[in-house]
Amino acid sequence: MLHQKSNEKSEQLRHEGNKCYSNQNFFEAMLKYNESLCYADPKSENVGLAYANRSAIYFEMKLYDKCLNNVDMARKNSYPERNLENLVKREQKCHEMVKTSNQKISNPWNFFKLSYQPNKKLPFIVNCLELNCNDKYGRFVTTNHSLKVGDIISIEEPFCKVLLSKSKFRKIPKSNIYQKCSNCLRDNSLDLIPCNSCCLSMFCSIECMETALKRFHRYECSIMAKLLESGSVHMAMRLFFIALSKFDGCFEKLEDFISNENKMTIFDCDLKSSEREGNERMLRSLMSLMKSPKIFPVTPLMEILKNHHELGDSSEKHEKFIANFLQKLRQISDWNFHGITSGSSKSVDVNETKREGLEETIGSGSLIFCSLINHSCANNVMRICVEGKVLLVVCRPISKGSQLFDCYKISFLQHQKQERQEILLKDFGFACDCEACTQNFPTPPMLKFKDPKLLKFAKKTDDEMLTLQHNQAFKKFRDCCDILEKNNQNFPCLELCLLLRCIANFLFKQAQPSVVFP
Ligand SMILES: C[S@@+](CC[C@H](N)C(=O)[O-])C[C@H]1O[C@@H](n2cnc3c(N)ncnc32)[C@H](O)[C@@H]1O
Repeated sequence: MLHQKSNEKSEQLRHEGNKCYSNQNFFEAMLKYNESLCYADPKSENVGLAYANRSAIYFEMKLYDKCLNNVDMARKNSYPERNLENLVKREQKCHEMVKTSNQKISNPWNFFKLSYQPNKKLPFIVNCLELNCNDKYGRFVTTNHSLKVGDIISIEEPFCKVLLSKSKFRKIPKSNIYQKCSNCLRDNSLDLIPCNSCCLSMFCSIECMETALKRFHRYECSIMAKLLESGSVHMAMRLFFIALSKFDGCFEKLEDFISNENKMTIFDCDLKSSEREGNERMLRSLMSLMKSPKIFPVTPLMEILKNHHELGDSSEKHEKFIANFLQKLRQISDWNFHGITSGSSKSVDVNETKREGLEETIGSGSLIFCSLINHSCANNVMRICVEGKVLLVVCRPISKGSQLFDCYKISFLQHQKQERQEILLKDFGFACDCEACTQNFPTPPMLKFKDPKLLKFAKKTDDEMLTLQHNQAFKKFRDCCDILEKNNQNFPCLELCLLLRCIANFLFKQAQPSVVFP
């Protein structure tokens, strides 16, 4: 079988890794060792050997804590006595180096924090945000005090995240499986542990592995290859498995729960209440998100379930309910899943200073809070991803009582009005009448500047933002935020739109993986 544990394949991958290591190509070597770990029989010496080889890379990169951790993992996982001498030497050298080295992996959460007091029940959003509803927008989110450019107003952990198996990074056409945690999507400097049963999932910690097993991996493990091939279908299947595991695999209980149409939103949840109750309310809030009217074929999903070794029989018995439920989940995914992006853990061309070349979509996630925010082609909040979480940052001043507007990827900065209107109507079912559409904002080639001095500053900052040292970049970021705040009456003009890009680039840079491999 193609994706089964195989010591032969594990050895072959380790040898390939060794070749990359000799060429100092540490990134490729790490991926090969990780893949080798995934294919190794969990009790074999191949596991210990792969950890030991990873420790050599961390040693070269002066990441001594990680090196020691991998030496320890090698020892605990059948590392052969015959090679122990080398490992012990490395361990000793490492202990000596730790004393003198002050290399620390930087923590992005030192920078990314909520700008105001958190909501008592939903500690991941600030307490000034409120939910409202009207005929035109359906539900929408407003603020009860004014918000400034640069404010961080939510740090949302998606209810469910799915890793895209193929990396779409144009420079590194590699699988994501061996470089990201299948549960939280962090890269953890490639220090990942393999699933004990399948060869297609790795985790950044025992906790993530246990969470994944409890929530979805117990059902996904044996069908991982099919799920990874299935693309967007995987998102609906993941939600299905999460829902089923909440009822310990009991289809009758899940059916009962779903048939009770009790609509609620994330604002009805208390994330500090008991875990079970919180989870069920979260699931209800997810089920109450708007659904796209599209009808999706669910036969391929049903086929996957019918052939499932544990769920096959029950799936046939509950066929009608499951087909309806999966249809609903696909419709919810269609409108409410958001892309999760990341910078690369491999160093890229030093001449690459444009963000488009540095960022990729690594997965998608369901955001129960962000999904309540409506669209504007001239949005006042922007989404950025930090280690698999999604943050909302204010990018234009928002006055007390006003609505938050996200951009569903169709901004006046990239698309002409007619094109935006067509896409929004087709994909999201509404005729957009945002300020950019009603006032016919010009798109960039037609954008004029208002203040030549500010334009000069904006152009210079735009050129250098991705390459500046942190302190200088942070100062420029604050300047950009202040200028956007004070000159909003001139929006849109060329200099302010350039400054918007500068703040997005600064935030993106702060969210980059802290360790990059050569
Ligand atoms: C992700 S949901 C946003 C929250 C939604 N209003 C709700 O009640 O759940 C997307 C849907 O909201 C509505 N929507 C979003 N932006 C809108 C806008 N600018 N004008 C009118 N409706 C909008 C559309 O029905 C769209 O399909």
